[in-house]
Amino acid sequence: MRNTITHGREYLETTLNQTLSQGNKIFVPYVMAGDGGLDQLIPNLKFLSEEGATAIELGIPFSDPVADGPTIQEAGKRALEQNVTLKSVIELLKQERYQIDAPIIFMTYINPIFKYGIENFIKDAQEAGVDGLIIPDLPFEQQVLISNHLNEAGIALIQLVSLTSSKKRIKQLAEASQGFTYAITVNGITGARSNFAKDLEAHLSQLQEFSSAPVLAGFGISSPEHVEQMGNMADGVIVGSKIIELLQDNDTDSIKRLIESSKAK
Ligand SMILES: O=P(O)(O)OC[C@@H](O)[C@@H](O)c1c[nH]c2ccccc12
Repeated sequence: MRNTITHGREYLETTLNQTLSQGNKIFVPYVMAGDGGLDQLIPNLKFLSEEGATAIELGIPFSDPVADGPTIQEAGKRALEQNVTLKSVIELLKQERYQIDAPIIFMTYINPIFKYGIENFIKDAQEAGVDGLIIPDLPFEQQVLISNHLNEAGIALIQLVSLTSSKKRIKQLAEASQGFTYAITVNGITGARSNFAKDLEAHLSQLQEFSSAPVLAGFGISSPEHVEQMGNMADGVIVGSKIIELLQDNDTDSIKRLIESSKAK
C-alpha cells in the first residue's frame, strides 16, 4: 500500500525533532542521484532510510559543481554519463517516493532549476515528495527568486553557513533557515578530512544560539568518531563523500556503523 505522508518542511522538521527527543543525533547521508545508474537510486535510498538515516540529502548531478570536492565531482560525472537529470530524478520519485520514509532534501545548483523553470520545478518537486532544498550557489540575497514559491509549496529552504561568515551574517542565515541550519565545518570544498578547525566549537555554539532549527555539521565527516565528536557540538551530521565511497564499495556494514554512531548509547 502507498503511504500517505504529506511531504514538505513540516515533515522534515517533525522527523528531525523526533530523532532529537529520543536522545539520538541526526544523521543525514548524501547520495548522488544516478551514481551507479538510476536503477540503483531507490534501493540505496531505501537501504539508508531503513538503516536509520534521519533524512537523506539527494544530489542532482551538474556539469559545473563549484562547491563539490573530488569524490562528489566524480560521482556527479558518473551520473551524468548515465544521462541522469533533474527531470529524470523527479519522474522516478513521483513513482517510487512512497517506498522511502526518510525526508528527502534535494541538493542542486540553481542552473538545473532555471532550466526546468522555477514554478514547474516546485510543482513537480512537491509531487515527487521533496521535503527540503539546498541550493549552494544561490546567494541569500537572491533567494526571493524562489523562496515565495517554496513557502507556498511548503518545501524547506536550507541555509549553508560557512566558518568565515561574520556574526551578523551567521545570525541572518540561521534565523532564515528552514528545516535545519547547515553548518559547514571546514574552509573549502566537500571531502573527507582528518582534522577540524579549533574554533569550530565556538562557531557551532553561536549557530545554535541563533538558529531555532537544529544545527547540522557537514563537510569532512568520515568516521564514527567524527560523528560522535560533532554530535557533542551540534544536533547531528551530514556525511557525503564517505557515503559515496562506501556505496561504491558496497560496504553496507561500514554505512550501518556510521549511522549507528549517531544513535543514543
Ligand atoms: O562530502 P562531505 O565532505 O562529507 O560533505 C557533505 C557534502 O558532500 C554534501 O552535503 C554536499 C555535496 N555537494 C555540496 C555542495 C554544497 C554544500 C554541500 C554539499
